[in-house]
Amino acid sequence: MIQSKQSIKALLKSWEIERLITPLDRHFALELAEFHRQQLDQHNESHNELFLLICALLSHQLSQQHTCLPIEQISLDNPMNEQTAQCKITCSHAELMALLSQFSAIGVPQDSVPQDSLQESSSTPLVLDQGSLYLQRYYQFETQVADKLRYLAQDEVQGLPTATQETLNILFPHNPPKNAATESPFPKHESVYDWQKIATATAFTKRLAVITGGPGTGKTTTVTKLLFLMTQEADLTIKLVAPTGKAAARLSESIKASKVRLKSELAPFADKIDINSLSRVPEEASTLHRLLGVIPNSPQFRHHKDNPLRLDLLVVDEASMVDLPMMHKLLSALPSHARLILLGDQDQLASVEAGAVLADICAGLKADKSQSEKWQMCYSAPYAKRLSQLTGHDLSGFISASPGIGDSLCMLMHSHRFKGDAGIGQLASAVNNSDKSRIMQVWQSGYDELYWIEHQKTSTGNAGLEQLLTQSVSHYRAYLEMAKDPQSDPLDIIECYNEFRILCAMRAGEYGVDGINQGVKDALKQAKLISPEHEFYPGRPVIIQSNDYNLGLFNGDIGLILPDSAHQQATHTAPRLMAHFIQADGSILKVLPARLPSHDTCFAMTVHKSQGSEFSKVAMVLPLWPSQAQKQLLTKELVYTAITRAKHHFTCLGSQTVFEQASLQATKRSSGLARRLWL
Ligand SMILES: Nc1ncnc2c1ncn2[C@@H]1O[C@H](COP(=O)(O)OP(=O)(O)OP(=O)(O)O)[C@@H](O)[C@H]1O
Repeated sequence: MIQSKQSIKALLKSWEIERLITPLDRHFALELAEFHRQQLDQHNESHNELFLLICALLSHQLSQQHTCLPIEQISLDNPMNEQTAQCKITCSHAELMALLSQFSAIGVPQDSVPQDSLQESSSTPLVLDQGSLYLQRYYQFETQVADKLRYLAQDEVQGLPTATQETLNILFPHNPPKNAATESPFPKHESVYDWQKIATATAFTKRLAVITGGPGTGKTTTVTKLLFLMTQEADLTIKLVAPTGKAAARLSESIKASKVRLKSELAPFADKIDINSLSRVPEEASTLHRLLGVIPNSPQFRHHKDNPLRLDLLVVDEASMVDLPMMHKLLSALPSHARLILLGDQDQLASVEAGAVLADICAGLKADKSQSEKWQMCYSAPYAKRLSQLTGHDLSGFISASPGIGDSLCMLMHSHRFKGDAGIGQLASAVNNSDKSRIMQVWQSGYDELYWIEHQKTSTGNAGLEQLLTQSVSHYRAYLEMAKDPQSDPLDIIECYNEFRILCAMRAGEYGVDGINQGVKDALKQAKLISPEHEFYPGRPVIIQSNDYNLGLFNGDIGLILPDSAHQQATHTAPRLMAHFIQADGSILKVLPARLPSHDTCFAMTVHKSQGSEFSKVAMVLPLWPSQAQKQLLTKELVYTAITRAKHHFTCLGSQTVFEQASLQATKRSSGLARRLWL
């Protein structure tokens, strides 16, 4: 069964020392193996050894943000993929699967068993389902999320007043985007469809609508029009949320701007529709945590299935950042009658924690798995007919024999922000499609918006890095000079600081957040823009690393240390320094620096933490010689996310090889959610 020079227990210890697994992985495996031994001592020692190894592999897999361990993917000759294999599994994958299903600690769900007894029968710590091994908790998350999404997707709002259809036509006058045929990744004939209108009709008629698309494809515009349409029909309690405070603030801003645009667009139709109901479209967004109601020092929320949220419609923006456990909590707390709209970019980095929920939801729209740029809407025949009637677009070409949850999905492909011939949009699209030759072509095309800095490492330093630091000093100069002026408004200073950001692929190391922050700090000090003699100095940007519900600060919130001029004027004393944060409602939250929860300097931040934010100019830093472990983290989703944070200018410090390698590597998250949704 297992060939190993030493016991698996000893092997796990050596893997832990080599950092191939974490102490948690080893302890998890040992505890479960102990449970297994106590529960049913019927297996022989070889089985126990195998069980111990499989548990360690599962825990390791979960720590890599997968939600399960597909047995077929275990490398039998070298299960931990060490440099030299120290153990082997000597049976086939099929034999391994059969053996695991007999272990008392591993439950096997029966398709025909009703839900209640299914839960009872699978109260084992592990579950083997469809060839993948799950931790019971993750199995429950995954199956329940899939069940709830499928249930919501099936539910259709019947009947639609004629007036609604007329309003829909006013909101979306048929006006295909200029150059759509060349800009849209859809085949030419498809680019004449108004997918924003189709998405609105979908969200109006379905309990679940998932509206996905890259930056500037009109997700917020669409949802604003939809909410306007809804508020014409009924008095609904609508809530807007996003996973982070920053993303929530951005959603609020976008909805506000979108309402202003819509108001002027609708002005000529004031005799036909009630434009005033636009004021009933909410603007304030909160974080998911706040919506669900945090209980201090508890992983539970105040709202759950027995105390559901009080709302009729929930809009979740930046849904790609929502991990599987959080999506489970959210869906559990959704009242039975409520509608759910998920907005997000399926191509962005997956959530920091387990799962890739949005990507799994959209997986069925990939027309050809080998060509990632090819997407194809897939509707059931009856729903395609209904949507065609509602929107005036013939959707018969998008009917699928196995539509899964396709009726609830709509993908917006045309970016109104990046013009088709603009560098940032071109680069983002080439990276997203892992198109190696196109990527190089775009970099060599001399776009003003794109700037490449090659690492030039010599014994005396790295000229590339020096160039980046010089660029950073010039970008950060304006806000730091404003920070020195007591008359400056903190809101303006923060806005100016937010014009530019350095995004690093890694946290640690010379080219990670730690090294780059230090480099920028030294360069700014040399330029006499900051005086970092003390821990807190005027102009120091800070990023919060943990949630502090009492202070109202959350992981990822970014603020600036600035003199508190209001306090100075009130007390006529020397100005004291306070950390200033812009809140979701646009107001400033001031916190004494000493009271800040764990935090870091933020001249540079990780690409992961930048999700949900946008900056006028972005500089991405890639490591010079990434280690094997770092290479795994360098994916096209990471590069795409960094590029699409930039509105007007994108710089990259890196080497051509590393940029290419990253752009060709897609994130792989093992999960059964896509299969469950698209059966
Ligand atoms: N159908 C359209 N025609 C013309 N301009 C549009 C259309 N839809 C959206 N826009 C414009 O494109 C810009 C981006 O739209 P919007 O903010 O709705 O996109 P988004 O997908 O929500 O972007 P992000 O993902 O960055 O939040 C806005 O300026 C908006 O006015």
